[in-house]
Amino acid sequence: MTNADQSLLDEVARLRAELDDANHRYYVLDDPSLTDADYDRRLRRLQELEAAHPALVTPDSPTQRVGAPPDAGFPEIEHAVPMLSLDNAFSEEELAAFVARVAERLEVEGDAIAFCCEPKLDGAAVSLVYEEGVLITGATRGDGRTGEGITSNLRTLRSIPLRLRGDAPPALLEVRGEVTIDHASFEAMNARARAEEAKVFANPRNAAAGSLRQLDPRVTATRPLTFSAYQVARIEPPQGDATHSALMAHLGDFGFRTSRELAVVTGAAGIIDYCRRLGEKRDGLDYDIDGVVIKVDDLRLQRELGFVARAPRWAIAFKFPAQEQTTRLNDVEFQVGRTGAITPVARLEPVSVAGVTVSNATLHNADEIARLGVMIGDTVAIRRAGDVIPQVVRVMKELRPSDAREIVFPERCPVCEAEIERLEGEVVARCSGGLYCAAQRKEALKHFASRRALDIDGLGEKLIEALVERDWVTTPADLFRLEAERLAELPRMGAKSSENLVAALAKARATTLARFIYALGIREVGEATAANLARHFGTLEALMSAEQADLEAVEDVGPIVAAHVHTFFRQPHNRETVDDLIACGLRWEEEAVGERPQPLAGQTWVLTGTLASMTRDEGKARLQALGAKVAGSVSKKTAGLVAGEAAGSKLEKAMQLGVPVLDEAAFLERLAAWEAGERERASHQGSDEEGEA
Ligand SMILES: NC(=O)c1ccc[n+]([C@@H]2O[C@H](COP(=O)([O-])OP(=O)(O)OC[C@H]3O[C@@H](n4cnc5c(N)ncnc54)[C@H](O)[C@@H]3O)[C@@H](O)[C@H]2O)c1
Ligand SMILES: [Zn+2]
Repeated sequence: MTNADQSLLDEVARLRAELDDANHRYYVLDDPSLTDADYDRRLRRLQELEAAHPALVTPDSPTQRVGAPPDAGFPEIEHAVPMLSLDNAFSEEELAAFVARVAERLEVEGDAIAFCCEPKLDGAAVSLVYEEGVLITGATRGDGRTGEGITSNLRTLRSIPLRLRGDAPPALLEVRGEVTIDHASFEAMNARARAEEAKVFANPRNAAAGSLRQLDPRVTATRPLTFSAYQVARIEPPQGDATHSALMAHLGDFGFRTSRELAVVTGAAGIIDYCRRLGEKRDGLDYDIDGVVIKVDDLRLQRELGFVARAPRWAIAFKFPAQEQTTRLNDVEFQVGRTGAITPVARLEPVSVAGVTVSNATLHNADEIARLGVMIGDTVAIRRAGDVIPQVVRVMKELRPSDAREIVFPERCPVCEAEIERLEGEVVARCSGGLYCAAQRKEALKHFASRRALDIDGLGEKLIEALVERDWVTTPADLFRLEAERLAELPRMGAKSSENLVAALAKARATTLARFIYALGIREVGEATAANLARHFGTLEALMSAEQADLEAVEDVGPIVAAHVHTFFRQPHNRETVDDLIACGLRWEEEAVGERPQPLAGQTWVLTGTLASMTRDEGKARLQALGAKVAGSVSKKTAGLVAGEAAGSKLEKAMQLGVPVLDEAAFLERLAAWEAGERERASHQGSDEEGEA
């Protein structure tokens, strides 16, 4: 044997070992070690070597097999019709070659052949068997001949009919399709997993497959999975459908989801046109597709064409550029979001991912950096799908260079230098600069001016943006120094509206301590907490000098909120802003300690159903701020029930007992009136500051 022969044998053996290992990680562990692009490159190389040296082909080569053998944790299910793979085309030339091959076998013109095109959903393939219209078994593909029985897991998917629709179901139906997770659900699922330190999936495909292969169906039931049908493997008695596309429509009648993008085209030109169009749509879809599946539409012609080892001859998968690629992590920078959240951003060696050059990706937070174990200099796999921000999903630790550097989380905000705080139990680190941090300025000012804070009439979002962008306003105190003539220079701000705004600012100077505290935008200090703090401490000085323990003594204030308040007033620039505001004439009557106007004192209220304008907790806090107790169940003593969308038994009970019921609109109206009562009292007390507006 020559050296060349030996190195060929070595390469084939190495590729097979790598592919076998990758298959196990991908199909059994749902935790791939390679990107699909890297996997596909290796498989292609092995196919080329085997094509050039047919004697090297063995029946157990990864080129001859599908998937991986089923996991022992599940019952085995034999597929009556094997679940195969698909041949791939990576270019338009390869698509044209596929049409030519089909045409040659069928001895017809390629342009005369009808093909059904559908998106290639990137999820996990499953097969469902229905007898007399009832779901009997559901299985994964496994190695194509034997799959894993996951019937109870599949029963939890709402898109899988447990019983076929219509009154004449076929005696036997075997349907195949893909189980997927859409982008938003996938992001939400991973965000939760990160917070709970549970398993984070690299991509929606792995998440779908991993969710299906849970030993406890209750876990599967919590996962946002969808089944879309794309094939009929068996139907008895035959229903007379002559084409694949007709069968798909028939599946729709039985109650299955099928692709909305399905289309029948003719010849190579029709296929190429479809692939281009779907490729353009890809980024706008809210689910992952990795290509187009093209099938000869005529079922008789499909039978005539038949199968080769691992794929049908009548179909091909046109592959889009992969959504995951590997590249080098050059550096990490820290960005400050509008609410102060600090996000580590990976600066990458630019790489083309699914047709777009990517040079930045998110690393989410410090926990994620630790979970990935990533260092500067590492080779990383990044993923870009749809309009979701590209993410680092994996680190190739075996490729780590010797000069790789640790990623150090900053202690001070890169924008304003304020301390970065990260509270126990929170994943996100935040700049404590608040009002002072340029990155947070717009949001802080919007909050400051909002109706339930200082209620500055006429100071809307657009105007705040214009003021901040011109650097006329950097802290809230600057608002009170604005002059009407200058404001009139702004676009869409006549003399009249400028004067009105100055008048509104003058009026807003007279406020309440509770509103003032709320307006400062201290983290997690909502209206109700601000009111409690004002009532408890009575003066701003007392609040500002309170220690952590004093703060925890306040009604409804726990250690986390106490820490936020404490840190806030320990920042010199926040103190300066507060002093500056008072110097600008902001004032309030000292709060009578322990008292506040409480129109609902002594009343018990109940909230039920979903409110569109606020969460139930917010509703509760606002009722409590007005003195009400909020209970979980309705009784004769209940003063009122707030019933949102889809209110159920509590609403019934309230009606039986004659308890007054408010729908959301009525509730909002009453809240505004009660809260305005409080506001009115405040303006009377500060009436010397009222403008003439
Ligand atoms: N990253 C890794 O380590 C790794 C390992 C193994 C496999 N893979 C990836 O898996 C793929 C190969 O797997 P494969 O053998 O399942 O082939 P495939 O995914 O290329 O094609 C076959 C599959 O397409 C799916 N499909 C989606 N929409 C369809 C439709 N409308 N009609 C018919 N089928 C449809 C079916 O689930 C079917 O099983 C490659 O993309 C490869 O990169 C990756
Ligand atoms: Zn900052």
